[in-house]
Amino acid sequence: MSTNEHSFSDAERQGLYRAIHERRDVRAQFKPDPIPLEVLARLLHAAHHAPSVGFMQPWDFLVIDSPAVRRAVQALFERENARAAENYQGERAAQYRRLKLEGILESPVNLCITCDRGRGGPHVLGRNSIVETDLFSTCLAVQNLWLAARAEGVGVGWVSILDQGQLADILKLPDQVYPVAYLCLGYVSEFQPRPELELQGWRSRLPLTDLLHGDTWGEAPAAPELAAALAASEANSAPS
Ligand SMILES: Cc1cc2c(cc1C)N(C[C@H](O)[C@H](O)[C@H](O)COP(=O)(O)O)c1[nH]c(=O)[nH]c(=O)c1N2
Repeated sequence: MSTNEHSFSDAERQGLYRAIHERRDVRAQFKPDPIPLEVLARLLHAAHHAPSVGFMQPWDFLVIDSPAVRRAVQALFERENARAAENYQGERAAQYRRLKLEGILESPVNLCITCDRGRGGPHVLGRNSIVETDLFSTCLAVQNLWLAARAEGVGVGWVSILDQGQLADILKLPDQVYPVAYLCLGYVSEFQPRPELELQGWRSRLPLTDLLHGDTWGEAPAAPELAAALAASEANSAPS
């Protein structure tokens, strides 16, 4: 493998790629054991060190303890999930209804990561043309936390089958604060080797080589060796 003086050590690089490949969305395997506060603090620091447009840092973190709030969010999920199920017919609908898509009550920690769309004032450097860059930045904070959690042996599940307006009301968010990610966190009985949706036959990972283009959409890359390198690394990478 090609490295330079700025590269991490072999073990560090392996650890990073392991977190990326073995991170899972968890909803069925939560254990009730509490997450020690110092671990939770490390996860929050990881999230807070995400990149953000204009260094806007638009995120806030709501650590949800109240059983009443959790129950309200779970009820919201049930309503929205029933609506979502109407998108499918026949066996696909039955398969959808069998999927476990949240762990709101079973997980020891519920965390909502929000985006304050007004943080940094009316003009934020780098956000002049693409207003949604604040939301993109917040998603990167979520991903940082998700990867750090995997390294800590903590599972994370993202629940998005929720009406955003009603969720904002339950959490009493100010008008300009958007609830980007409602997350369930906890130690797990196991991390699945592959995405749950793949294991359940819902959808498979697409071959990366099918997603590779050259200068313009559909054009082959200038270096055909890149496709071969991708195919080789795909074959060698961690499960899925
Ligand atoms: C923005 C967003 C929103 C959701 C998700 C992910 C993301 C990125 N995912 C998890 C999703 O299904 C999962 O990431 C993929 O199936 C791939 O699996 P792994 O994350 O690799 O385990 C997810 N899963 C679920 O069971 N209920 C949900 O509401 C959501 N919502």
